[in-house]
This record gives sequence, C-alpha cells and structure tokens, in this order.
Amino acid sequence: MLQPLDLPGADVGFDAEWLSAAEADALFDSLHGGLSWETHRIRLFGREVDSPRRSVWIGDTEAVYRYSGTRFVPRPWTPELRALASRLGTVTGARFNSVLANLYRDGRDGMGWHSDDEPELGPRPVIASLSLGAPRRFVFKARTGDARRALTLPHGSLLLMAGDTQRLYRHALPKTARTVAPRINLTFRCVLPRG
Ligand SMILES: O=C(O)CCC(=O)C(=O)O
Ligand SMILES: [Fe+2]
Repeated sequence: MLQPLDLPGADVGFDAEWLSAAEADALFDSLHGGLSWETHRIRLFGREVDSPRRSVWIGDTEAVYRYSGTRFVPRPWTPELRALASRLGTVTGARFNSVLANLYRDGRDGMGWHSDDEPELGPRPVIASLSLGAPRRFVFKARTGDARRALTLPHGSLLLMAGDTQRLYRHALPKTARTVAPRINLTFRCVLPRG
C-alpha cells in the first residue's frame, strides 16, 4: 500500500514492499545481466562529463527525451518492463510510455540535485520509481524554504511522485563512502511529443 509522505505541497506516495522479495530478486537479476547499460553524458557546470552511473532509456518510439543537453531515443521495451509499466499504470491510474533505468554500481555512483521538470513530461508529471538491490538514501529538498526529507529506498520499494512535487522540490541520490552493493532504479514516465 502506498503511504503518503509528509512533504508540504508535494504529492509523494511510498510503499517499502511493493514487490515481494522473490519478484524483486528476479527482476534485479534479469535487468542487471540483461539490459545493455550505457554511460550517458550529462552537462555539469557547462561541461560534458560521464554521468556517475550506468543508464538505459527505454520506451515507445515517440518517447524521445531531452535532458542535460542530450537527446535520448528510446531502446525498445523488454516484455518484462512493458508488463511492469502496464501494472504500474493500473496501480496509479497514469500512463507510462517510457522508463529510465539507472544502475548504481557502488557508493561512488549517485545522482545530483535535480527535478524531473523537462517540458515533455508536462507540468505535473506522474513518475513511478521502483528500487531494486542495495538500499540507498534518497533526499527531497524544497526549491524555496527549508523543507527537507530523507528516506531509504529498499529492494522492491515504490516511490510515486505526482502533482507539484517536481515544481516545488528537487531530489537526489547522494553518493556514499559506505560499501554498498549495486542498486537498480527504474523511473517510469510519460513523455509527451514536443510542439
Ligand atoms: O535512483 C533514484 O532513486 C533516483 C533516480 C532519479 O531521480 C531519476 O531517474 O530522475
Ligand atoms: Fe529524478
């Protein structure tokens, strides 16, 4: 069951055990070994650098996504991810036509502060974020004011961000000096055609 997260103005739901351990184990293994992981280039302080993680952008052919100065044409759905997208669509009432898969190999991989507020996601995007593998800390920070909230995203957990969450908050997956095993995160999205 998704439980609302206490974050003023945002719309965030969290289920620590959305998938059973067995389902989560099987999904982690099949994605870890089965996806063609790439290193995406991102713009950081005006420079192009390798992002500190491995990624794959997957979805319907029209779900072309531009972020951090780069245009990503989706790789085709795998049957497993297509089924998950449709299951998440049923649970959330949203439609997902794409997913960004990220692999954090160890604590040196992470994701810096950002909002998923690209125009092609629309003004109030629904983003379903499924975590697999090592638990990692995830943080929200208000764009104005000092509302802040940290939570651990365990194996099989689902974080649903909707409403004004992206407009009002940034989020990040901090790097850590602790020794951590690999983690996979899937953010299901709906990318609208531009123009
Ligand atoms: O790995 C995570 O939990 C966060 C990923 C994320 O924020 C994104 O893909 O936009
Ligand atoms: Fe994000």
